[in-house]
Amino acid sequence: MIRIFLTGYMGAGKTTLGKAFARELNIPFIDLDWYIEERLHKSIRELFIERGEASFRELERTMLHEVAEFENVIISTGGGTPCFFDNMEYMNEHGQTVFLDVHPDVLFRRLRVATQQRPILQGKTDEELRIFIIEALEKRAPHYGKARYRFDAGQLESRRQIADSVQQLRNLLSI
Ligand SMILES: Nc1ncnc2c1ncn2[C@@H]1O[C@H](COP(=O)(O)OP(=O)(O)O)[C@@H](O)[C@H]1O
Ligand SMILES: O=C(O)C1=C[C@@H](OP(=O)(O)O)[C@@H](O)[C@H](O)C1
Ligand SMILES: [Mg+2]
Repeated sequence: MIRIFLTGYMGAGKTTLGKAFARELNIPFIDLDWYIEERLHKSIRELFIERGEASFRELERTMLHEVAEFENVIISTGGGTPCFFDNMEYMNEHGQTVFLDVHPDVLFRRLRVATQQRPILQGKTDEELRIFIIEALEKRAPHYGKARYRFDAGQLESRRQIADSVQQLRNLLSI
């Protein structure tokens, strides 16, 4: 039975790689953010604004427990998922966990054009964003470091690179 959790910072490629990986293995793909949006009929952005972050994290944990029951799935988590409650331990108990490790410069390049749908990054100037990413990575590193596998997801900028990364991920996980 395959149950893989992809973790890592915003822009690390959890959604992109997870979707391609699931397609390659011909099994369902679950993106935790999309799952929450469908269940609540609201965007992550709206949920953050309406409930505040603390309440969003409670909801995220509940939904994580739900998707962690599914069998034969690739699950992409949100960037913050491993960093709250015992979520990382929970994922390690329920499946294989992968930390998508990406250099802050690459994350900055990817995220500066994609801050709109990410409430935590909204309204930041380039310089603020660059510093924010570096500081957040330092804070979150101990959580991401608990993942069973580490994968370099620095090359996801073309279809070719995504396909190559999928094969490398297969090799790493021996599936
Ligand atoms: N289809 C694509 N082709 C090329 N690059 C992409 C594609 N999709 C995403 N990317 C790149 O990968 C980055 C990671 O996006 P995403 O998968 O949403 O990360 P995460 O889910 O970890 O936040 C994007 O910001 C973009 O730079
Ligand atoms: O890092 C975070 O705290 C968050 C990451 C987002 O997911 P992505 O990592 O897929 O962007 C989403 O869950 C929410 O905006 C909070
Ligand atoms: Mg995502």
